[in-house]
Amino acid sequence: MTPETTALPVKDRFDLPPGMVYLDGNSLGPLPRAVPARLAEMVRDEWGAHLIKGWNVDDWMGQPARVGDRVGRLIGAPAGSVTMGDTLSVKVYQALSAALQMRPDRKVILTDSGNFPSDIYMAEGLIRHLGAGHALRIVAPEEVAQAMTDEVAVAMITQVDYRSGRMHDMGDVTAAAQAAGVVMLWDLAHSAGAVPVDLAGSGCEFAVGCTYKYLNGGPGAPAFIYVRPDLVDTIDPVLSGWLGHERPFDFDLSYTPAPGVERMRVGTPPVLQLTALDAALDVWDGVDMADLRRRSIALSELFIAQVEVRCPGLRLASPRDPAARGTQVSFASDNSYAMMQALIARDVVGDFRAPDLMRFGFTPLYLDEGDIHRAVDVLTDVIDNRLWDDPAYLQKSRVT
Ligand SMILES: Cc1ncc(COP(=O)(O)O)c(C=O)c1O
Ligand SMILES: Nc1c(O)cccc1C(=O)CC(N)C(=O)O
Repeated sequence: MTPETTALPVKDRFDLPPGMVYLDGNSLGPLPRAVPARLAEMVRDEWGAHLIKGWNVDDWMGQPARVGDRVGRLIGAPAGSVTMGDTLSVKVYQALSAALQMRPDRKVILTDSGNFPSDIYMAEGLIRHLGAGHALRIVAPEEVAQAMTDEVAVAMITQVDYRSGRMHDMGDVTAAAQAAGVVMLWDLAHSAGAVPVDLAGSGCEFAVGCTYKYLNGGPGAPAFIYVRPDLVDTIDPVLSGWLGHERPFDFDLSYTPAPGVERMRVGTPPVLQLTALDAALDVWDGVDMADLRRRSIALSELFIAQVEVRCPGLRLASPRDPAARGTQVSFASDNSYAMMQALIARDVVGDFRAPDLMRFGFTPLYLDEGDIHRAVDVLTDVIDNRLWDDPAYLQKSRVT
């Protein structure tokens, strides 16, 4: 691929601050240009004008399914198998509890040490709550496939490691789970919209993910959950909220789950956030995921090559083989936190993850080769001129 072809022709679908190189779409995606007008219109013409009637005339109740289908197309899920709502941590809890119900004789939840802490905390909380002798087993990422034994009820694996970008092979790991009778739950927080995903092809039982990163739904955007269609009607949801009921407006005094993935809904949908996400998903029109992947590899390879030549004190903390990582790259150093603050102050925005990582996300929806050169120029300046040592750049916030 020639350098000029690394950018996808959709950069102008985003409203990025002029002069900023945004390498943090792996934490919070930037604002798609269509979102403010669509949100303003919804607030004025739906909420403002229709008030309570909006649930019917604007079909707000149908949003989780409609938007779920749009997300589903980006992760290889068939129509009707994905619904939206709540936070990713809540969706992890729902999927995990459903998976444990499917294997009542097995007591182990398997995960790996690259998982995001919230997934692990949710598993610990569920285990405590069940009080039924379950245990969490945390293995190294390379050991996941061999750890699928007949004690394991469910493997809860985040496909792309939030720190290193290391990526599991979804097909291989799911096949290992299935061979051992283990239920497979994928967390796609760092995969959806970042790399091609084929949920249906993998045969996994569950997948969950968030939409504020690569799907650009905005801060607090709702999570998604996928359940394999052939088993969804056997699930007895633990979070049995009224909007997962078969007939919520009958107001029955006992719960009957809705057919299909609708039963994984809990309460009132976040209509404003779903409206923003729906508009944000328009940026994917005409984008081919295989093309996106080729371009993101070209950008990250260019970044790594340049940083290794110009900033030799930094250590690559991501897999060198692009096929083994998602679309983010991390470099480690003793001064990563201060370096990242100096980079951000110079409008090259990535983030810091403890203990020593600078994390850079590469999404060709709005990044091109020029952005990579600018980011490396600024990083080189920060290091060569010890700008990271300037107290003016240090901020109190630890989010980035
Ligand atoms: C892999 C992974 N799982 C879970 C979460 C938690 O998501 P939420 O804050 O939406 O519950 C995150 C990020 O915040 C994440 O990266
Ligand atoms: N979800 C986040 C939030 O609500 C505030 C700040 C940061 C985040 C994150 O994305 C954390 C995270 N999933 C990570 O990859 O580090």
